[in-house]
Amino acid sequence: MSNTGGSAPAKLAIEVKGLHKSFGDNEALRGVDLEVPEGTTCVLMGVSGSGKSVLMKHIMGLLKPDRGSVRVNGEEVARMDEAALNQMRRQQGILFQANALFDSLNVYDNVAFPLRERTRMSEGEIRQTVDKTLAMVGLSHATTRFPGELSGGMQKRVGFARAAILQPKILLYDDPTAGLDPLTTASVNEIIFTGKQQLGATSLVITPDVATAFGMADHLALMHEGRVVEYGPPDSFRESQHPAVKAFLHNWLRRRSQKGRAAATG
Ligand SMILES: Nc1ncnc2c1ncn2[C@@H]1O[C@H](COP(=O)(O)OP(=O)(O)OP(=O)(O)O)[C@@H](O)[C@H]1O
Repeated sequence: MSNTGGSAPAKLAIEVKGLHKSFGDNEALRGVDLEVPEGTTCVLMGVSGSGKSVLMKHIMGLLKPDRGSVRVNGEEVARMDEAALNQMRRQQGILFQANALFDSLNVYDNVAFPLRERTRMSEGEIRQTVDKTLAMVGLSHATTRFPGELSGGMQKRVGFARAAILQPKILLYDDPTAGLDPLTTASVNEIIFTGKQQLGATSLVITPDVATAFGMADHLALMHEGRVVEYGPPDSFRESQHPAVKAFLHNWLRRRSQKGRAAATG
């Protein structure tokens, strides 16, 4: 993106510089640099063990860097005290593989939970907010159902509604489509798009699903051996000459065509 037209540079929601983290003698992160401008969707890819989740945990303030810095909305995460960390986490909506819904609460109460825990809203205000959020994810009809009575895709949507109810500025997704069938995967992708369109949130998404990644990302990042080795919009990422990117895309295409052949013969 050129900045010669005099427009102000985009504000960064997430800024990671020279981030290092080891566990014993396992160097999980070896100097990660990553910038995610406000309101954009960045998809992190990379083979298993390349450091994607460890990076995300630093952005959530769950791990402390050995070296380097992680800033969220301009604030250095490692310098935050407990109160500041809580404040930051309030502004982050988190959707992981497991939906972590409360099985004993119905859809309405699951989604209302963060409002009851973290705000002083009246029950009337809570109802209005929950109704609006459930409408956003197409679940107005399911308020009295319990998680066990919902399909995988519906559970994901409830999980998203709960993550989105406090109107987070940043949405973090760690492999939200793991183990899901193609239809449910498509509904998760819609959810991520909704987060961007309706909340204007910045999203950081880890997914092994390359087709999904290309469809939703403003920027793609490839992690390789503890570093971000390529970062850019889908078109330039696709043309990357970095050997790790070429190998990653090549492997994905090969797996996809193997799957296609297996489906055709099976
Ligand atoms: N709490 C921990 N203690 C020790 N080692 C860890 C811990 N968390 C992660 N690691 C190690 O750090 C490296 C990076 O792990 P990470 O979970 O970030 O990989 P990943 O790219 O997210 O992989 P996957 O796609 O399989 O989830 C791995 O070698 C992992 O074993």
